[in-house]
Parts: sequence; structure tokens; C-alpha cells
Amino acid sequence: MQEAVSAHAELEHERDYVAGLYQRLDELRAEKQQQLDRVRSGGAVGTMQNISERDAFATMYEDRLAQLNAVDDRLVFGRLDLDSGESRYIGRIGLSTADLQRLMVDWRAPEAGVFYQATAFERQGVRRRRHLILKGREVKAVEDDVLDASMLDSDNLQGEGALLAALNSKRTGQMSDIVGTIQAEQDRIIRSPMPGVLVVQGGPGTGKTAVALHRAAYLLYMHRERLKSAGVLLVGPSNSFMKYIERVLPSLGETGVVMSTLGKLMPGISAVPESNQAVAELKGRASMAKVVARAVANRQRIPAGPRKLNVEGTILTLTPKQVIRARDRARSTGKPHNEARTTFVKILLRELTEQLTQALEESSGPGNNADRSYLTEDVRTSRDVRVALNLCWMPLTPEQLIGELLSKPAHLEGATPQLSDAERALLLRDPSAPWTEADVPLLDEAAELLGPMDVSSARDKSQREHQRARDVANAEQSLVNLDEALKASGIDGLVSAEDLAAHNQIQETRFTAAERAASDRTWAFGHIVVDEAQELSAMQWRLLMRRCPLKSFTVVGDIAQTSSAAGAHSWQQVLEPFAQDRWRLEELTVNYRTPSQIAEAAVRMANAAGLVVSAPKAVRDGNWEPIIDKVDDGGLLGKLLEVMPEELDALDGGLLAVIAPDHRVEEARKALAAVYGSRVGAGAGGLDQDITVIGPKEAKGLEFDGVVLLEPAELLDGVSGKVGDLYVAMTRPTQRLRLLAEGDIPPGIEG
Ligand SMILES: Nc1ncnc2c1ncn2[C@@H]1O[C@H](COP(=O)(O)OP(=O)(O)OP(=O)(O)O)[C@@H](O)[C@H]1O
Repeated sequence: MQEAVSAHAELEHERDYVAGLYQRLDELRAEKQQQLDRVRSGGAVGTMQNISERDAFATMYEDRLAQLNAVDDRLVFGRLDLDSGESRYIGRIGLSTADLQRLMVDWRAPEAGVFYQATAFERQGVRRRRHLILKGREVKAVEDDVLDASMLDSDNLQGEGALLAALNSKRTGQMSDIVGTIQAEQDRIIRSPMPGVLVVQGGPGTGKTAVALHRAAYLLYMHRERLKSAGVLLVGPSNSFMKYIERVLPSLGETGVVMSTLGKLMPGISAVPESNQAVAELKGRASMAKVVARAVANRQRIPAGPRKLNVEGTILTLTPKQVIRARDRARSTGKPHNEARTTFVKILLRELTEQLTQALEESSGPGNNADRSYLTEDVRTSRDVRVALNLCWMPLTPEQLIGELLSKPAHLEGATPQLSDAERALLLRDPSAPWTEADVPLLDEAAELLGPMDVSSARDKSQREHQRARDVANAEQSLVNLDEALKASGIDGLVSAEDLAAHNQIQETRFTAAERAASDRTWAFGHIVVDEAQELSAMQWRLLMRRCPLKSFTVVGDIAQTSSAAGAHSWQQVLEPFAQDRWRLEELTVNYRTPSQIAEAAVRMANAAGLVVSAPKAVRDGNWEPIIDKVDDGGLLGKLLEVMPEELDALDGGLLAVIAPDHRVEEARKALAAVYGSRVGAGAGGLDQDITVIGPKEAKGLEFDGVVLLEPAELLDGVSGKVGDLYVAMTRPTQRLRLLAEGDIPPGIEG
């Protein structure tokens, strides 16, 4: 009885405290809104500088308001009671009273680290860790870990109740953050230092995606100034996946990350997945870089013999020797094709002008300097000269170069002496077909070797780069100056150093780093996070390495889940060419998603198929064993419709995915849509669609409450099938797995 009273009192105490935090959040919002209104009411009057400063402040307040609005749900989730007697609340952002008394610590701050790291073995000064379980703004429950030596237990889960509640909750089709229940092995990775390449290897459901996203938020918090201007790029496997994770970073108060699939890494190109695995493998080979380089070199041509050029009635001759000399000198500048072309053209125009001068002198006696400049213009504007020079060295876009390389057999043959005819046939594409993800690195390689078409934009860029270097050098001083200017203009101290840094950026261009980075192929990101990284080909890695010259990467994936033929078989093999020994490996060992019965069946299947998988320990048992239904030939879809009511019933409103070999997806979708109408969707599903039909590749990275898997053996042995595909598909459910098969059930699944 006494205990119940004190538990109730504790809950009431936390409710009061949390209400105070929300009150402070509301005050800050109102304040920022007022500041924003004040700035906006200034209107478009005053000097250009005044107007642009006002715009910059307006954007800054808008950003801060958006952040304050985004953290409303479950604002606070933890409390630490320390040996020193201090209590520390941990939440999505830091909050202080108006007179700077700390109310809540941002989860990413160093003082919050012990919330995730302290264990009964190593208390790190923590007496008690409390999880506050909120629904919206209301504290529903508290759960304590008393870190006392007498409470040692073996499995060391932190906030087990809160964790299991999160894991058992129904999926919504969109990933949630795990900020309240990050486990110690995950936290160590999230807070690992930024430099170098960090590889996070982990089996299905070990929280790799969650860790990658929280690490992005952590790095942005810890290295705000640097990353705000350089930006962070997050690369994921598919549009469905990006949609699935899109809410996590905003819920952590971060909106400045550029999110992209591999098909969208080149601005202006939106590529589709490559469906032919053999093509993906071939285009993904590192040796394709040489093919593109050869293709560029082959477009710097030498004419077969001397060529006559008519310039205003005088016939000049362009010889192969002249062209070779000019080409070699242009190449020796080391500039990309389109820029080096300027040198090439300049040399030949000069030589042709000399020829013209000589020819005229021979026919009508010596001229003077004025004549000569006039003659240069005659040569430059002569149609014959223009055509001849273009035939030798044409300005090219990446799309032109790669488009022609992959559609004209003669071009392809000239650039691929090492390939067989069969391989070349694989590379040939219809010029009107859409670009695929496997083409993007080739286009990017080409863009690198060609340079911009408009050479003046290259000059602009180099000027911009100089300007940026100067800005970085001046950044600290400008922060100090700005701070003083703000104080002088009466704006209160709630403007943080981060706000000021953001202000600097905004003032410079009015675009956020993320917006500029997303539209600039040559943008150098401060950090890149790659999810499902095992799928990347060598050429895709080359592209990503170019996007981050500092080589600061977080790479998460599972070698055992590789399903792309171009993907990785060992991290070492993939990363060594780029990062030599500057990469480190961390492993995640606990499976939070899949109940033990299903996880074990997936591991047995993989082992029986000869795939060595790391088998993470499942954190919980499920209510069901995997269910297997053998079906008579032709009865697959009928059986699917028959089991659907039972599955939907068992999931009780949860999300159900039907995962099928690609060639069966459409018929299954149609059959289900005939019965369930608009409840049937594609991809990750959404709030109003609780049934999804997808192929195994699209299912990568996603999760569902229940999965019905059609023809598992086809996923294993199909045309593009791989053990990884079936392994991925079997490890998507959080509750229930059912397999329907006309064919054989792959060995190992049945225990
Ligand atoms: N510490 C945690 N607290 C609560 N939920 C967690 C935690 N860690 C992971 N999860 C949940 O476990 C599930 C699996 O996580 P995630 O998708 O990040 O795994 P993954 O390793 O990327 O999986 P896969 O490789 O199979 O795609 C998600 O629902 C995630 O929210």
C-alpha cells in the first residue's frame, strides 16, 4: 500500500515537472513567434543590407520555431539521479529557464551520455535512471533502473519495460526515433568520433538504421558549425525506404540533412533501379572508371588526313600533326575535357590565323596588327573551322558521352578493349530508356572528367571556392561581430552560437547548405551516412567518396543481406581502395525487431543455403512460430486470399506485408486489391493502408507487424534470386511470419 502511494506520488511529481517543461517550450515558441513577427513587420524598407539582414533573421527564427514545434511529442523521456544529489532530465532538446537555470539536457550533450551508458556494472555516478513514458504531453508511466550492485542481472537491457513497449507497439509504416531507449552498444556507436570511416555491421533488426539516423543528429549537434555549412548526406536504398525514415530526423529536431537514394545522387537525373543484375554487376565494377576515361579520350579525335578549311575565300589546311600537338598541350593542362578544350581551340585558332596572315601576305604584301586581330575573328567565325574543331574536340555533357557510349557499338568497342562481346552486349542500352541507378556513377565519373559545359561557370565555381575558404577563415571573427551587433540591436541572448552560424550562411546566399548541396554535384559534404551499404558497387563508392573529400563516413549494413550482384562481400574489400586502413568496424549484436522463433528460422535457412550470417540475439520471443502452408499447383493466390482474414485478425490493425518474388508482385496486388480495395498499397505502407505488396529488394530496411511470404524458394533461386533476398524477406516482421508455397520449402526453415 505504502509502495503504491509513493509510486503515485512519484508519477504526480513527474507530471508536474513535465508540465513545467512544456510550459517553457510554449513560452519559447511564443517568444520566437514574436521575434519573427517583429522582424517581418519591418517589411521591405531600408537599405539592401537591412533588408537582407531582416530576411536572414526571419529565416533563423522560422527554423528555430520549426525545431521547437517538431519536438512536442515526447519532449522528455529520461531522468538521471546522480550520486551528487543532482537530478538531470534528458529530452529531445536542451531547455533552460529565462534566467538560465537548466531544466532539461539535450540527449546528445556529453552530460546526457551516461543516461545510455551507465550500467549496474559501471554506474558512472548514476544512482537511478528513470524512463518517462509519455503519450503526447502526458506522462503515462515511469520506469526505473536502480543501478545498485544488488540489482545486477544478466541481460543488461536498459529500460526494459520502455524498450519492450516500443518494440511491441504496432508499426505505422514510418520509422520512429528510439531516443528514449537507445541501448549502450548503440550509444557507443552514435557518439563515436566523426573523422574517418566508421562501419557498423549488424544482422537484421539490430538497429543499424536507427543508429545511423541518431548518429547523424548527434554529429550535427556536436559539430554544428562545421556541418551546418558543409552539410550531411544520408544515402538509402529506395524511395520507399526514404519515405519510411523521413520523420525520424525532424522528430530529433534536425531538418538539414540531404537525403538521397543512389539513383538521385546526380542533380537533374532521377534514375530507376537497375533490374538486370548482370548489368548492375558489370556497370558497378571499378574498371568502369577506366572505360569512361577512355570514352572521353576517344572524343578528342585526330583527323585521318589534312583538312581544307575555307576562311573568307582563303583555303587553309589543318593537319593531323597540328591537331596532335594542340591535343597534347591541352591534355597536359590536366583540366577536364570541356575546360581543356579552350586551350585546344586557342592553339589551333592561333595557328590558323598565322596561316591566314601568311597566305594574305603572300598574295598582297605585309599587313599590320589591326589586320591581324580582324583575321583572328575571321578564323574564329568561319563555319569550316568551327566544324573541324568540333569534330576533333566537341564540348560534351555527361548524358551525351555516356548515352552515346552505351548506345553506339563503335563507341563502346573503342572504350572497352578488355570486355568480351557478350559483356558489351549487356552494356548496350536503348538511348530513350530511363537512366538506371547503375548508370549514375558512370554519369558522375563522366561529369568529373568532362567538367562543366559552360566554362565560365567553372570559373565562377573556383571563385566561389576561394570565397568559401575566406569565409571559413573569417567565421569565428564574424560570429563575434554578429553577436555584438545583435546585442546592440536589443535582440536577447536566446540566439545561440548555432543560430549565429546559421545566420552567417543564410546571409551569404539565402539558401540552406542542404538546399545548395542537393543541387550541386561538386558539393563537398562534411559527413556522409550510408544505409544498406552492402548493396553499393565499387563505382557507387567512388562517387560517394568524391562527395566527401574528408572521407568522414558512417557506413551501416549487413554483408549477409547483400542482394545486389554488384554489392559487397567483405567490408575490407570494399573500403580498402578508398580508405586504406582508416576505417574501423563496430558490431551490433542484439536483434530488436524479429521475435526469436522467426529470427532462428531465418538463420537456419541462411546457413543451410551456405550463407554465413551473424546471428544477433533476439531481444524477445514472439507469440507465434513461423507458419508454413504448402499449396497445390495453381492455388497460391487462392490460399493467400484464404489466409488474409486470419492474418489481419492476428495483427489486430497492424501492418501486413505480402512479400513476393518480383514477377508475382503485380498479380498478388491485383488479387488483394479486388477484395481489400484501397487498403492495399505499395512500399512501406502508410497510415491509411495496412496491406502492402512488395518485392524483396523494396522490402530492404523496412519492417511490418506481419509478413506473408509467397514462394520462398523462388526468392532463393529465381533469375535474380539470392539467399540475401530470402533472408531479408524473412526478417521483416515484428510479430508474425507465414510462408505460402506451391514449390519446395527451402531447407532449414522448418526447425
Ligand atoms: N534501442 C532501441 N529502442 C527501441 N527500438 C529499437 C531500438 N533499437 C532498434 N529498435 C527498433 O528495432 C527495429 C529495427 O531497427 P532498424 O530498422 O534500425 O534495424 P536494422 O539493423 O537497420 O535492420 P535491417 O538491416 O534488417 O534493415 C526498428 O523498429 C527500431 O525502431
